[in-house]
Amino acid sequence: MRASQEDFESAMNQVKLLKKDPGNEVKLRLYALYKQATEGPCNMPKPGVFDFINKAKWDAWNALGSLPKETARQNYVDLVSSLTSSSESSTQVKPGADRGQQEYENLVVTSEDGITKIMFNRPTRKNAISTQMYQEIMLALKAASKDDSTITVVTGNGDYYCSGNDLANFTDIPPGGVEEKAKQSAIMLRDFVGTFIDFPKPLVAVVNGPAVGISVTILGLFDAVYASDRATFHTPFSHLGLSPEGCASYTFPKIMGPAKATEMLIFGKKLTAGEACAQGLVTEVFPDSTFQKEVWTRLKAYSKLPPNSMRISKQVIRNMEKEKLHAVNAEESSVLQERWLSDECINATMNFLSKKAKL
Ligand SMILES: CCCC/C=C/CC(=O)SCCNC(=O)CCNC(=O)[C@H](O)C(C)(C)COP(=O)(O)OP(=O)(O)OC[C@H]1O[C@@H](n2cnc3c(N)ncnc32)[C@H](O)[C@@H]1OP(=O)(O)O
Repeated sequence: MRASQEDFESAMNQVKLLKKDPGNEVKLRLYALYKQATEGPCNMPKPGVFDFINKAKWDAWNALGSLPKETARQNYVDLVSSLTSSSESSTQVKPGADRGQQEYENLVVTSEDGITKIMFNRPTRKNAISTQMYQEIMLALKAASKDDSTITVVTGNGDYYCSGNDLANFTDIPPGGVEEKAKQSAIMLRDFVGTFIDFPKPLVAVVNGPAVGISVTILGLFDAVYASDRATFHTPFSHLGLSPEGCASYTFPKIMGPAKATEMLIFGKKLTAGEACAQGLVTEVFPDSTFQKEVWTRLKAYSKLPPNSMRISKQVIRNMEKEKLHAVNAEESSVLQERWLSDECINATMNFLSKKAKL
């Protein structure tokens, strides 16, 4: 049944009453559908590249192309309905629920069968990690390190595992200017990677699709990496005028040998899941059609193993390396602080944001 004008107006009122901020992605989608439903296809001139907010709105509306007004109206009503029902009967487990509410805008965190699952949830941006999302991932990991689960899993929602750092992060320049931005980013990067280095329980990546940049490098700090055969592994640092992070400058040569690490980290060679497995970065590859079923069956079995034993084994395996990893992390973050101010990096970022280049 098609949504009536009355349904549409009721949905607009419901949006104003939402208890939880649905996040920028959803707000943009709502904006675009509203404009399409009321005015039809986008016919406004495109805002300038530095007019970020209006450009984001314009992009969202323009992306709807010639979607008919009635379909946009229906999609708007459906989206609002999904938001109201998810805020009423959310299956999302807030990790800090018993220590004060913790809510995430860019993650879905659930805890079940002894497993805490942290799912990247910005599928329309291919799960690119925004500044806020870095903070949320750190919070979710800290909560998971203290909860009752035995294993923690990181995965992605949608067709991508994660497209790495959100390149728009560098457009939000503080009053101190670009130098201050680079300094803040280096501190955040060091804290973010440090949280993975110090994570005390078995940490497993369930790589459901392509992985890019920092989402690949930190895999070297996971205890197991299961990948769909649709996944790819890509660290295009040189293409972006960058240098490695996530301790990959240390873990990758150790895992796959210096020559293979060079191909990935310097030349930006994209690996298939099979290649990444052959090089030791991935534990096992599964056909995409049975990936979720096979992996979760296995993880549920592992989660029943004695938790203290698993935690202590991880300490024995990893603790000797911790100091080294923190030193590598500090060095990589400091080198990147310089790289972010380089012409090579600024040009590559501007090219991506103005849509001249895609990897
Ligand atoms: C502060 C700590 C910093 C730590 C540093 C980390 C370094 C890295 O992580 S380097 C890697 C950075 N990532 C990239 O360079 C990936 C950029 N994205 C792409 O090349 C492509 O989007 C893609 C190959 C991942 C996917 O291409 P596809 O054609 O399938 O989809 P799109 O239409 O491009 O994507 C949909 C939508 O999402 C936006 N988007 C995707 N990835 C990012 C990203 N990393 N940053 C910002 N935005 C991203 C993309 O622009 C699209 O937006 P529009 O719908 O508005 O066009």
